[in-house]
Amino acid sequence: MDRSIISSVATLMSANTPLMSVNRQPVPALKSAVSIDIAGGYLRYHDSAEATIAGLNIRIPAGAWTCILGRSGCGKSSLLRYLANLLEDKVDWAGAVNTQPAFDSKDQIAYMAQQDLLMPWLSALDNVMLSTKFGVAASSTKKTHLLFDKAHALLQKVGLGDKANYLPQQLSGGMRQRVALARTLMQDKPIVLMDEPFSALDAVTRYRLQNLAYQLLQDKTVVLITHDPQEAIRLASRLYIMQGRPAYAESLSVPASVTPRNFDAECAELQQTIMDRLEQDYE
Ligand SMILES: Nc1ncnc2c1ncn2[C@@H]1O[C@H](COP(=O)(O)OP(=O)(O)OP(=O)(O)O)[C@@H](O)[C@H]1O
Repeated sequence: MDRSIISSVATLMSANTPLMSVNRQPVPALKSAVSIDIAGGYLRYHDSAEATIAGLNIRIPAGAWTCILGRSGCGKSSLLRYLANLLEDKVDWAGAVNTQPAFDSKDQIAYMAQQDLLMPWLSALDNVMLSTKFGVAASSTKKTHLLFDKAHALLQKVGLGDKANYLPQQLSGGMRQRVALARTLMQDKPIVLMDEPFSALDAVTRYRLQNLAYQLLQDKTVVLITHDPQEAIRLASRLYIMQGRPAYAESLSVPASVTPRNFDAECAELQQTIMDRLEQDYE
């Protein structure tokens, strides 16, 4: 993958760019879904003597959900942030990252960080619309209205239609996470990288938003990091556990049933296997 691939939102966040001053033309989305193959991945932070990741082989199929589990601190977020091109000046990386089809746009990845990264001075609605502010010409009033409607509809779908004008500080942690999810869904990118997107939600909201995200991200290539084996089993077409020090990835077979899965005996068995693997990694 071209190392210049970048998360537009995360980059804009760090750049702190004023909302209305940028008038870039949108980068055309890729026509087909993208697969990502990582072979022999190695990652070491510049300020660390030890590698965080080594010998990592992961195949991320196009247009499907790949879920990654692993003990806290094993390097899951580091991998995702590296793929989102957010660690370029902080780590040494070795290993091949190939996408199919190959692409070199900076603007094909949506990244939802572990922290919600909402702009504190923008309303929930403006946060959801944030990425679009950089792609729509100021004169395109009709398109702006369509995007506004879409953002509103997404806020409604995540259960926050009545909170569109609230600032992040007026929302609970779970509500902020839902705004961040709506913002990710708003972006319509072929690759979606999500780091524990449902972690702050109660069980029912989590279940509903998993279904919503699944439905709205049909045909996208999704990588989901989670600490919840059940969530991974529900959603994964491919499932990996990162383990060891430095971490590598082990692929586990998932049931043949249709995702999002209803939990059955096979899922329960896989959950036990995952728990055993995770527990072993703490020893
Ligand atoms: N900027 C940094 N500089 C040096 N080391 C870092 C940096 N960021 C993270 N690390 C280290 O890299 C390792 C992996 O961290 P990472 O956040 O990727 O883990 P994780 O698997 O996502 O954990 P969690 O599940 O708790 O979110 C940890 O040991 C962490 O201390």
